[in-house]
Amino acid sequence: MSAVVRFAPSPTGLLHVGNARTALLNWLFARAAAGRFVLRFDDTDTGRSREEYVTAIETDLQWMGLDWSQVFRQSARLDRYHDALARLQQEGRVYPCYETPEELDYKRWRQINRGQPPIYDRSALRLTDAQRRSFEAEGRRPHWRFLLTADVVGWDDLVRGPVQMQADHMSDPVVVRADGSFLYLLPSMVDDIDFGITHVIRGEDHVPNTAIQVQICQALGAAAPIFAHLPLMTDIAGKGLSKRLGSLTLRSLAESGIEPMAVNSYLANLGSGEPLSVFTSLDELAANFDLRCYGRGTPKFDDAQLSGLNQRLIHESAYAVVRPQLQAMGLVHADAAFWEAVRPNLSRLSEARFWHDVCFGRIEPIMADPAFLAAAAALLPDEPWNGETWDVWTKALKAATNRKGKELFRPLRLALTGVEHGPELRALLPLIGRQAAERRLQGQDD
Ligand SMILES: Nc1ncnc2c1ncn2[C@@H]1O[C@H](COP(=O)(O)OP(=O)(O)OP(=O)(O)O)[C@@H](O)[C@H]1O
Repeated sequence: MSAVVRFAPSPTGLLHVGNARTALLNWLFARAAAGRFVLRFDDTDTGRSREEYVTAIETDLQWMGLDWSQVFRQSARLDRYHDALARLQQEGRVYPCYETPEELDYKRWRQINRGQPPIYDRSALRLTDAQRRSFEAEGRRPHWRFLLTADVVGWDDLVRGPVQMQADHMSDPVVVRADGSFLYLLPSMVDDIDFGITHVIRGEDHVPNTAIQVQICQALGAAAPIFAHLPLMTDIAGKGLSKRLGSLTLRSLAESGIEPMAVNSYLANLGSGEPLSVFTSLDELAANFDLRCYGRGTPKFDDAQLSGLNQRLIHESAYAVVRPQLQAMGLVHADAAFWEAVRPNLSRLSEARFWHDVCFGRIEPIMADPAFLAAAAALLPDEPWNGETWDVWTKALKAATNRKGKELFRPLRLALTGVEHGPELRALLPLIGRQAAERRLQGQDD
């Protein structure tokens, strides 16, 4: 049996880094097991779900490099959920309830005041047919609860280890609202059964649902999948994330110029107990993936750590790896020599554009000391230039002007690049070329 997993976001906002981590770990699990990754949109909440977020979530997952063997929406599968509901109705595993929200609140309040746990008292099970008819005649529509059996529900969680929950300590959950709409529990389980999901890997916000879903699964005559509940990721201060509140979106990371493989390396590393390292492809990550490494501690998203990793990724990327991106940025002269010269100074790939202008375009030279720069221009060696040219030139300049150190190099850097800091001038000078260097030393480049 090969593994089939799913990632099931509601299209209610942009993916945040916590959602992205859950999606990534599902994908890696499937890839490592030569299995399949299914994408499901939990869009039955028509008030909150939006089409634009379906597209945005797909785009963001693709940006990470994740792909899926199937994609579907719950809104297209209502018939299947009604079939399952009818089966549970026939078998008496769901029952109609007529309490209003206020009546339920009052019951809970009374139980709490008496020191009792606020568990639904199942009074709807004791209604006579006449009482039900009279509620219906009043215009009340029933909501439906799933009848839990009093067993201990247990599962071997791939992250949490053995989990046991006492079902009689829980309220029978509402599976269908009075307006006929489905809550999360039943459709999700029907989908998992129909799509042959073998492993449900999701956030630990779903742990209480799992005990119920195991029983729903049994009631529908299917074997429960294997479960893994990952701790929920927070921001650095420990605050929770929510798609609806637009927290720490993947989109904002992409827009700030972070590389997808830096995000993937970081999210896969968090909570794994492994030292932070850079992976250049998802396949490389999958080859090292083991879900059992992930602990139960809260993973906290640290922007500074991610930025550091992004920088490492760029510094370690060979020219062949970044070449397509440099080309897509329109950096037509960005060859291997250019990449070798600039990469140690980049923290974002987008910064390569600036150095491309320095090497092959126009800049605004800063003329810190025009007389010295004129002397420097006069001593520029003849072409062809290579990695030695800088040393030959500055040695001659040092002898001619008696300058050394910062006094010698700073005005050259400011005139040749227009900025205080940057890659080694030894590597940049041959790329800039004699003509542009001379122009800049004379303050004429822009
Ligand atoms: N902070 C988080 N860290 C890790 N996984 C998360 C986090 N929040 C949600 N998830 C997981 O992401 C998947 C999609 O969940 P869902 O669409 O409900 O996200 P959400 O951020 O809770 O959204 P919303 O704010 O709209 O309720 C689920 O598997 C859920 O467990």
